[in-house]
Amino acid sequence: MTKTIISVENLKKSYRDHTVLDNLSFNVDRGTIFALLGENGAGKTTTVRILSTLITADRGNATISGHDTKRDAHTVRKKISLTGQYAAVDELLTGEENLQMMGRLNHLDQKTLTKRIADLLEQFDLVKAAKKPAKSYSGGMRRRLDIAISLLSTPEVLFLDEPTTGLDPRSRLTMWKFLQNLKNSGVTIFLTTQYLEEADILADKIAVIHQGKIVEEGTAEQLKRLVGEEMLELTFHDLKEFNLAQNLLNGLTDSSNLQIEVPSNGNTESLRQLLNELHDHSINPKDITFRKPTLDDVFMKITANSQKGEL
Ligand SMILES: Nc1ncnc2c1ncn2[C@@H]1O[C@H](COP(=O)(O)OP(=O)(O)OP(=O)(O)O)[C@@H](O)[C@H]1O
Repeated sequence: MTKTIISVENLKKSYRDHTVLDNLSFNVDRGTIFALLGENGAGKTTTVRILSTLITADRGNATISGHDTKRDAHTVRKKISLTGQYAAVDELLTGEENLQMMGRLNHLDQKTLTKRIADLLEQFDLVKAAKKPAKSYSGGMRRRLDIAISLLSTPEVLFLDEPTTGLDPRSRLTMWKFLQNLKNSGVTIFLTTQYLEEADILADKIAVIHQGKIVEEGTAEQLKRLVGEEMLELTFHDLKEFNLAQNLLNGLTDSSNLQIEVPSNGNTESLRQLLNELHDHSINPKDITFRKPTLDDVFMKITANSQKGEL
C-alpha cells in the first residue's frame, strides 16, 4: 500500500468569474489526520465536495487510494464517508433508529448492522441516548451521531467539514478525543476547520487555504517556527512607564493593555540585559511572560503577507 492516500494536483474551480480554487495541490498520508485550515469562504467545503465526488473540478486531478474522483467516482464513494457542516440526522427518529435506517440504506446485513450499531453507540457515548429522539439531543450529541452514521461501514477516509463548529468547549474536547481514537483505529481523517487550536491539537499535517490557494503547509511545529522565536510579553503599571519603555524597546505595542511584545531567543542573559536597561530608566514591569508562537500568529503572518502580495 502506498503512503499517500489522497493526492490533489492543481485543482481549479470557478463559479462564473469567481475563482474558488486556484491550483490547489497537496497530499495526505494514510492513517493520519490532515487539517485544511481557513477562514469563511476560503474554499474548504468546495475542496471536500470535490474530493468526496459531490462536484467536479474544472481542471486538475484528485485521487483517493489511487482512484480518480472524477473518472472512478463509484469506487471512491465506497472508500470514503462524509460528514457535512449540517448534520444529516432525522430529528424524529431515535439515535438507534437513525443508525438502523442508514445501515439498511447501505445494504448492511442485519446481524452485522446490529453489532456495528452497538459498537458505535458505545464508542460515541450514545448508549443512554440511543432510544431518545434525535430532536432531544444537544449539538454535540447530534454531531457524534452524524459521525457514527458515517462510520457504519468503516471508510478508508473520513471527511469532516468543520466537525466542531457551533459546539461548546466541552463537546469540542470530547469530539477531539473521538477523532484521535478513530485515527488510532487506522482511519485517515480529512477535516476542515477555522480553529487554529483544533488543527494544532489534532492534525499531523496542516494546509492553510486562503482565497482558494494553499498558502502554507506543514506540521503545527513547522508552521509555528515560521513566525520565529519565542515572544516576551511585558506589561507595565501605567501609561508613563509604557511610553518610556516603548522608546527603549523595539517591539509590538498594545497601549490599551499597556503591553509590549518583543522577540526573545529564550536566553537568560539577554533577558537580564533588557531588564537592567529598563531598571536604569526606573521602569519595573508589572508582569513578564514568555509566549510560544501560536497558529494564530502564523495565520496572521501568512494572510498579512498575501495581502501585501508577497505570496
Ligand atoms: N455553488 C456555488 N455557486 C457559487 N459560488 C459558490 C458555490 N459554492 C461555493 N461558492 C463560493 O465559493 C467560495 C468558497 O466557498 P466554500 O464553501 O468552499 O468556503 P469555505 O472555506 O468552506 O467557507 P465556510 O467556512 O464559510 O463554509 C465562497 O465565496 C462561496 O460563496
